[in-house]
Amino acid sequence: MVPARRTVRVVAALIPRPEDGRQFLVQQRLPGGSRALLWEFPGGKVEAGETDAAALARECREELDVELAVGRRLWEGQHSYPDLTVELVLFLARIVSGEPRPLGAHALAFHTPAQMQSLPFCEADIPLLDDLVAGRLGALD
Ligand SMILES: Nc1nc2c([nH]c(=O)n2[C@H]2C[C@H](O)[C@@H](COP(=O)(O)OP(=O)(O)OP(=O)(O)O)O2)c(=O)[nH]1
Repeated sequence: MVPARRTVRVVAALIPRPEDGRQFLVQQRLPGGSRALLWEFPGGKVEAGETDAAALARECREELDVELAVGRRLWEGQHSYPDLTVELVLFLARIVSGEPRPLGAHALAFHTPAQMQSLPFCEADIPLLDDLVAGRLGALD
């Protein structure tokens, strides 16, 4: 029998660069693990009993060493990888304290949505990037 694929809810943050709101923070995944070296938005899996906002704040504290203010939900979609089905939810967020450090990532960078489209990004994010580039996510400040 083929084992059932696990489904996880993943929250991610769209964090505008304070001095240039056309750029947003993205991170490159570590080598060796799942989706190695692909780019993604900061965030991670929601744990049992946790709200989306609490999970996103926790992940960014652990992975970036920053405190976040989580804003409105911008986008939601589902994607099945061979090992995992991801329900991806993107929130607008801003950093209220700290400077982002790549504690859980290979690299961090600020990019415009168009620049992101030329990076090797996680597949679940491809329709999200299309909507972001096309301005379909509304006001982002
Ligand atoms: N944080 C984040 N994760 C994403 C995005 N797009 C996307 O497909 N993912 C995937 C990558 C991971 O498989 C999962 C997030 O889980 P995680 O951040 O806890 O990473 P992990 O390496 O511990 O997870 P795993 O896949 O090895 O189980 O969602 C995104 O934009 N941001």
